[in-house]
Amino acid sequence: MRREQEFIDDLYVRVDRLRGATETAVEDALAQGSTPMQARLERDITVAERSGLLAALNAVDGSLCFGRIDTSSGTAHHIGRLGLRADDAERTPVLVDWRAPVARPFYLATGHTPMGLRRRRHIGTDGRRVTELHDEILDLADTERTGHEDPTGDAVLLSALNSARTGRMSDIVQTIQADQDRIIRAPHRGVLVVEGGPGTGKTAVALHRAAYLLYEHRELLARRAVLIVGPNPAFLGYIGEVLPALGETGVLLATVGELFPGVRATAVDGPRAAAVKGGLAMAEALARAVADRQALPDPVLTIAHDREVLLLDDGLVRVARERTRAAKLPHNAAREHFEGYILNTLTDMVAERIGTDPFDGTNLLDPSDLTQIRDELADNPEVWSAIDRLWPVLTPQRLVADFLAAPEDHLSAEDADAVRRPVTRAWTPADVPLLDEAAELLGEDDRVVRARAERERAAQVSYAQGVLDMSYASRTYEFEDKEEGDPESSEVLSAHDIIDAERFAERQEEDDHRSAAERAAADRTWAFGHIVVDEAQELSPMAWRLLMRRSPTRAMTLVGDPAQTAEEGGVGSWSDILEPYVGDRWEHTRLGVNYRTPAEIMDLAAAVVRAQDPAFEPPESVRSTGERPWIRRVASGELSGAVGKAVAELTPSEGRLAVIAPRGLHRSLAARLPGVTAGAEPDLTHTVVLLDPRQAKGLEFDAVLVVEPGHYGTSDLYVALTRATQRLGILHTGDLPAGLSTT
Ligand SMILES: Nc1ncnc2c1ncn2[C@@H]1O[C@H](COP(=O)(O)OP(=O)(O)OP(=O)(O)O)[C@@H](O)[C@H]1O
Repeated sequence: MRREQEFIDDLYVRVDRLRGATETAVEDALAQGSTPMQARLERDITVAERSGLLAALNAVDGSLCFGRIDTSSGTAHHIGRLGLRADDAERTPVLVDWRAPVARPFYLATGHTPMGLRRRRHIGTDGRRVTELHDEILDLADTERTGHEDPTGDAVLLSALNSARTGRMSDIVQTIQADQDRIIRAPHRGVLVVEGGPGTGKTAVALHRAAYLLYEHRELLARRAVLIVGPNPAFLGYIGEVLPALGETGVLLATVGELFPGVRATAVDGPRAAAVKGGLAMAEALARAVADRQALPDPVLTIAHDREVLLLDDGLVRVARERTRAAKLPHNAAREHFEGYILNTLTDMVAERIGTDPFDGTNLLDPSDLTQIRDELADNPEVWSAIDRLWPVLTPQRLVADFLAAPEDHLSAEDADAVRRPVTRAWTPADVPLLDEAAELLGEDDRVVRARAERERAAQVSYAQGVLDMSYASRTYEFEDKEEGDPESSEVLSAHDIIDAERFAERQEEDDHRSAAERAAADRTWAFGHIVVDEAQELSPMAWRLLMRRSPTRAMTLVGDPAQTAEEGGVGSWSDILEPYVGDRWEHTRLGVNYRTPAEIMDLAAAVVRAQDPAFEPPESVRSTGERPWIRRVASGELSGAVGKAVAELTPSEGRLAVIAPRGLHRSLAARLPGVTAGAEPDLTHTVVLLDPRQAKGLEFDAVLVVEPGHYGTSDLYVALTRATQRLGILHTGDLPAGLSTT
């Protein structure tokens, strides 16, 4: 113990020194103030890199080193949350990053396959103080004993599983199990599906896999960023501290509803509307809605031009439309072609009228006359309003809002009734994949993009010019008595000539120091380096289309549990989802041990699913507590009071309690539970949290009280029953659902 403490003290001396040097480097760089452009760029890069290192050092402070392996050949390695090297010429490793290959036996070695290890040591710390050691002897021929032997080898794991919950998920880097480690370190390319029942560590594994990939493919993933998709904001808040605690910040956490920049989905759909919006048929329906906006005159459009009237009939427009469509461009991108065809058609009409020789019918106009006619037509606002009616430039928001306001043209009457809504209503998460689909169908009119880029550039140039003028002005007073042509005066000007305004503007573009994750969040067409999807069973086919667009290389990790599918539009089977994108080229792997729910609670939850599916096999719980969950029936007028009493009974002295109840009861229950947190995004760090079963997805608590289980569907109930790490109580007024009643 003393020697480990000395080692750890030494580590912190190094870390503190490193931190001090890094802080000084950042301060020095920032103190450079307004330096020449190149130096400023370098300064900003230094600041960004060093700040990242500083954040990582601060994040791991207090839990830097957690393990040690001793090999049969006599070497030893300490394992930690990040790697540290000595200052010597060889840069000797002092602490090995848990993700490095050298650290792997720490997670995989067994007495059966010791992987060259003699001993594995878990080091428990409280801040910088070593509090406990747990040794596993892996080489049975080794007779040396330390007095810290852990005969079963699972004391550290069990203590982690039994510890009080905080409302925030913590990392499992000290106790990653062998089957989890294999998934975490699986190759980055391709689609990996990780399936497993409640509490099998799917979320934990997914997050550690992201950290591993960022370590292993740092260069690629720092540039392209990693996206982690979760089912709702509360869940993202729950898992949000795991990666920073592992020193990784270059990750974007988002729900699908947050993946259309500029749109906030604040409304909610009913289950039926969400299911219809999530169905693949929506892609075709939206494509038809776009085609419908490429209109034909009914029967003619009149355009007043040059004291004449031009008639655009449906035959002429149909030809222009077919030719435009033949280019197979998205709607807005194709508009330029359509404009060209219409202008040509109108030019021909005018030319024929004014240029035809009345005697022999030949056209007397030369090409320059035709150009002039075309230019005059292009100056006529009536021509443009006709084009706008026939091929309007559309935004995704406009298209989807119009579509949902009158869906009957493209959906069955039943589906249309389910999704119809006023144009002005706020967006829902299920609308976001529709907006994304619409953006793909519409594309962008390149000219608009080019013009916008040009405008931005012009603005930057004029800003830069302004800056230069100001700095010039601020200097000229020293030289104001200099004559033009004076050598000193030209020296001043030459200083400004080094960078002209345009180059200054370019520098500013390069100067975009947002992290890749920040830039990705603002860019709908960003291609992520890797995408991790948690609760992947919940995503609709339309949501998959959106995500696949963000992952052209198909480097993805999908974790989920079909038995916990709540959304009507959710997954049927993994192959159904993946087949259109990767055929059968995807890997499937399972996690079968439940680390969260004790056996007593799991037995009860499994009985609920078995009542529907007798062949159902739940994951095996790694521990049992000896405490059976309880079920109590109360009279309906006494439910709130009974909940109050049960909360008092179940609230842990340390840790968290969730009351999971149907939404309709929340108001009355919240009134009876002082200090409870509830609502759309409840603060999970509160001691008592009131949730509906959908909100409970993916979360965990020391104790859970399930209210009115008969009101939930099977999968929602299964989720609710499997959230507790220690104790479960159930209160009901009516009949119990099948499965619960028989236990
Ligand atoms: N190797 C491990 N060491 C310590 N704790 C672990 C380990 N694996 C999983 N856990 C813990 O088990 C609990 C359940 O893990 P997690 O939430 O990742 O499971 P899940 O499979 O995503 O569950 P669900 O499907 O119910 O959301 C968490 O508290 C997690 O920290």
